[in-house]
This record gives sequence, C-alpha cells and structure tokens, in this order.
Amino acid sequence: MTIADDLRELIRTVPDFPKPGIRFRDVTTLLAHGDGLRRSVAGLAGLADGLDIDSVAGIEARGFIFGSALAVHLGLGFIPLRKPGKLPVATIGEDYDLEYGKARLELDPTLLKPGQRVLLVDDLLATGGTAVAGTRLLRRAGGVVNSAVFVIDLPELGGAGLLAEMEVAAQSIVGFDGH
Ligand SMILES: O=P(O)(O)OC[C@H]1O[C@H](OP(=O)(O)OP(=O)(O)O)[C@H](O)[C@@H]1O
Ligand SMILES: Nc1ncnc2[nH]cnc12
Repeated sequence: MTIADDLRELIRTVPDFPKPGIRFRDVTTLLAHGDGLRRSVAGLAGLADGLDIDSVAGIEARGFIFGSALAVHLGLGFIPLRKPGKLPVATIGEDYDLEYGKARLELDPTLLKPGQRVLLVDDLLATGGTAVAGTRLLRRAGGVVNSAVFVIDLPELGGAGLLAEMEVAAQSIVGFDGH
C-alpha cells in the first residue's frame, strides 16, 4: 500500500456538505490519527524536498494545521493567509470563488521581504480559487511563489491547471476521483 492509499483511507467523505452535490473530503479524521498526521506532514515535506524556499504560507483554517507543521518540520517561518477581519494591522485582500461559495483572504504584507521565496500550503486543492488568491496576495507583497503543496487534490475540478497558468507547480499526496 502506498502512503497515498494509506492516507486516503483516513480521510472521511461526507456527502452533501455544505451543499447538496458536494462530496466533502473531511481531514479531521486524518488529523485525529497520530500516525496519519505524522505521515501527511512527512509526505508534504517529501513534496517540498529540493524546492528553493525561504518560508511557508498556509491558508486559514485547515491550511494552518498542515502549513505550520510543515514549517516547523523544515525549520522555516510561517506566513498566515487569513479569513477577513482577523488581522490587527493594515492588510491586502483578494476575493475568490469556492466550490461551495465565495470567500476572501487577507495578508499583512509587511511579513514578507521583497524576493522572499514562499511555498504555499493547504489541505485541499479543488477549483484552485483559494490557492490562486493566496498566490496573488503573496506576490503583491513581494513574494516569489512557484510551488504549492496539498494533502488532497480533486483533479476533476482543475485547480492544478489554474495554478499552472500562474506558473505555480502544484503537487499533492492524495487524489480523489470525482468532486
Ligand atoms: O480549490 P478551492 O475550490 O478554492 O477549494 C479549496 C479550499 O476549500 C477549503 O477551504 P474552506 O474555504 O472551506 O475553509 P476552511 O479551511 O476554513 O474549512 C480548503 O481548505 C481549501 O482552502
Ligand atoms: N469537496 C471538498 N471537500 C473538502 N473541502 C473542500 N474545499 C473545496 N471543495 C472541497
């Protein structure tokens, strides 16, 4: 059994959440499994191996869990991309569409230095709207974003292609057929 097969079994699928027709890939069952969590972070570190990066950026909320664990694993700092109204300082923001709604991400641009090479991390890549918004924000703040890593990809939703159009190479550990 591969690491992907192993981890896939730990991810719970919940039909019709948060809307009818969505098959929600729920990572809470993976997070609650000590060895599953350790192997997911090790898997992300394997995908990041050889990438030339200075920091890790993670997307609220589920991307914070994997992103901060990966940053600690790699000995790098963590940059949070936050949902609206959470940061206590001036922010830049990007609105985007999700598989099941609309959302916005915000960033404190002073957290990055010009030319800082940032690896984007999230739990799941679906349409790619979230990761594209995160990439735009980090680039607006002077960051260089060439790579993104995810625990899960839903390839039929086309997120990796959208990121490729922005010259961001997406890699993931587990793929799920369908959406
Ligand atoms: O590729 P996309 O179509 O943009 O979808 C992927 C995003 O959707 C989920 O986040 P959600 O906004 O549900 O937030 P959460 O992490 O706070 O649950 C997931 O954690 C990704 O961030
Ligand atoms: N199908 C899905 N399951 C979990 N998170 C998601 N984010 C976007 N689509 C999702």
